[in-house]
Amino acid sequence: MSHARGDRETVRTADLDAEQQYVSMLYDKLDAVRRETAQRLARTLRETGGTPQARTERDVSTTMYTDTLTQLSAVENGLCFGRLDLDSGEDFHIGRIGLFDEEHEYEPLLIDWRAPAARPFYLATAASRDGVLRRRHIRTRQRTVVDLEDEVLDLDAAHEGNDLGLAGEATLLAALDARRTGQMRDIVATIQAEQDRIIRAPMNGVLVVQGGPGTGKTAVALHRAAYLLYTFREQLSRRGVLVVGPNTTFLRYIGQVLPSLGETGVLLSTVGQLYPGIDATAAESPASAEIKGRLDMVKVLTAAMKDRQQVPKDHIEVSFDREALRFHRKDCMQARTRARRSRRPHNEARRVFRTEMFTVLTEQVADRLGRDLLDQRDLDEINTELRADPAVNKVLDDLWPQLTPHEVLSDLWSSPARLATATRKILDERERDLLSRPATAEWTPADVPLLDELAELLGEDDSAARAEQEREEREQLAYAQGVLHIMEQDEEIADEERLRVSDVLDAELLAERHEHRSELTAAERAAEDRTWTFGHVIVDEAQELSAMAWRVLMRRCPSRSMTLVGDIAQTGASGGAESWDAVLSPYVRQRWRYEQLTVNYRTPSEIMNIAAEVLAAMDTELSPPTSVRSSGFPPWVREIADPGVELGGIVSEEIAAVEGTVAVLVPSALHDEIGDWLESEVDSLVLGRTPEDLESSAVLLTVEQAKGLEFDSVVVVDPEAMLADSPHGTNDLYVALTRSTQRLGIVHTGTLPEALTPLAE
Ligand SMILES: Nc1ncnc2c1ncn2[C@@H]1O[C@H](COP(=O)(O)OP(=O)(O)OP(=O)(O)O)[C@@H](O)[C@H]1O
Repeated sequence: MSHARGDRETVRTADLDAEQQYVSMLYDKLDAVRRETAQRLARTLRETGGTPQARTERDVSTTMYTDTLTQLSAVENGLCFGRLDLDSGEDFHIGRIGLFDEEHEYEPLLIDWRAPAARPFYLATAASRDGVLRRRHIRTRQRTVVDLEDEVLDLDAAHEGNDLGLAGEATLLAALDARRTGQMRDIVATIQAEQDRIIRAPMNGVLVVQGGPGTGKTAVALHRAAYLLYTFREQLSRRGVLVVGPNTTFLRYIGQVLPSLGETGVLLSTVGQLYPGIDATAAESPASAEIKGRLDMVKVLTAAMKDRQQVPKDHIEVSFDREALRFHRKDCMQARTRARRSRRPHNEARRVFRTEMFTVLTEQVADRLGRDLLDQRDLDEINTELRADPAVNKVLDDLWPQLTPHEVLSDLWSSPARLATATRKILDERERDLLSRPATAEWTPADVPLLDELAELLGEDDSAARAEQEREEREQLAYAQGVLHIMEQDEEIADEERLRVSDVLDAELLAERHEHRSELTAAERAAEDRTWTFGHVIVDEAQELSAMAWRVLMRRCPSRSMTLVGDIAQTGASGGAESWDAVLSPYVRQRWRYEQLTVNYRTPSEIMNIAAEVLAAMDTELSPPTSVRSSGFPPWVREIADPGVELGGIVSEEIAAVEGTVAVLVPSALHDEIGDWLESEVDSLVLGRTPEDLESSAVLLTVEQAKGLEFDSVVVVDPEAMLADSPHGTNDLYVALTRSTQRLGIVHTGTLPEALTPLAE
């Protein structure tokens, strides 16, 4: 070992020791804050009685302390991950939360990564130092500092710098090389400059983030949610932040990122979950989903609603007061016209229709009794009697019924006659057949925007939902009282030792309580309320959304404070986006901002080279992102004669060769058949049926299911069939090839798609 090297190692050990001391001090501080918060919570829970206002305040404090405790435990891993040394001689540490020294004028001990002071940690480069002399990445395992990476930002470094301008390259590569687990991790310690600019972009207006596969769009979107909540907490905690993802498997995959950053108040939802009370997951053909996503559906639904506003062919007769009472076509038409002209939603205009009808019917009865003998009081009485008459009400309900979105849509799909009327001149016979289905069928994700649209057209009677909410609030109160009761019974509660025991009790009770509590956060309340409008909406895989789905999201965000991340080249849904402009111009015209991400952090260059050939085969101007690293594993191709016999062995071999997760990606048309072959032959492989299946080390998925996910190894089966599977077959193949972080294999029987032929040579 040379002398110089020996010196460096000594410095390094000394540095490690110094950082360890500092980091240990931060953990002590974290423990102290936790203890203090737990004690405050225990005290609040012990308080009883008081005025309603005092009780409300107590409730608010309980929520606050519980949330703080949740946040404090979320930041345990990687509490501190960086340090900046400035020209001024100052230095400070950066971490997941801010910690302060109360005894020394609240001097910062740890700067929250979202605070403006932390920004140079992500942005400073040798060429643009922003007062930074040295950036240090601190890697920890549990509470131990295991490694340091220093970047001295001087001009020499500017010349040597890596091509992609990466910050903390060694730390970044270590993070990227780590095995995947089926759960996405946060990237707070290694956010790169192009990502940071997007994360901290101004909140207002629509921001579109276009980026190829693996460029960190999802990661950026989630860190942006955390950043916005930190920076605009007042504003956003009231209205909440909505994050929309393509399916529940994806939501499970990303579900831990925000909690690990200490944020729990964000509503994660698929489009199929955006209508309160419904979790639409039933399958349907891409062709019918595409039709349901067309903008023309607004016309269809309006026609379906109008079709429920009937008038008799000639007249309807009922007996009232032992005489015949007639509902004449002309009168009904007039009442209907007036009701429609009120421009109110159907269920509200119904009142106009009924008022009109009761007026004419009252006249009819009055004429029969002798108009001249009656005064206004008599007329009012007749009107009241008519309103109470069941037979009269039955006719009026038939002519202009109170309707729910569920009824209208279910009747529309299940009645060929209704469907024909509502889609006349809009859909052809074949398209109608695609939509037709039994009334008992479950809702599909594409139905949800239509239900939402109908709710707008019909106007809602939300009294049932409100009653349910009040019931829940009463339950929560009863629950809280139960907790207080238990705490009161514990006479020694004030004792330090006992407090720790009761902390355990609290933890269990509060976890349960928190479930109820969280329903009271803005995000959870929003989930129960269809008309809720969010402070900010983030859409991931935004290219997949249909025109009808965009209408729902725009209704949920009238302020148009939105971040939309996606990749036009990965559009899989028929009816998904062909261009961002086409999606957005109906809502904001040209007033949206566009950012691009260009570096691929997931897919190694060996794989990306081949994926780039597939991208080139698409009719797009997009260029492939540049891979940050290579894996050393060239993609392999195997041609087989009989997949039923050979595929099991190949997949088993790959699973044995890989440390980490393996995904077998198949065309959806072949999913069941291949699933049958593999299920019996490959023990460790699960057929991805539920979101939890992602946690298994090997999983079989369609491309649609794999969207947004990543695995250590991917085996793509029958790429030619993938191309033929949908109108966006090339996009699907591109998505499939780019899911891997290390290894890629391709198994085929017939021809290989042209873009992949270089692999077979
Ligand atoms: N700055 C970073 N530091 C560490 N890891 C990163 C960074 N940026 C991205 N990654 C990792 O790269 C992978 C890809 O990121 P992500 O899934 O967000 O990409 P994406 O653009 O949404 O991809 P796709 O469009 O293919 O779904 C993830 O494992 C993510 O954690």
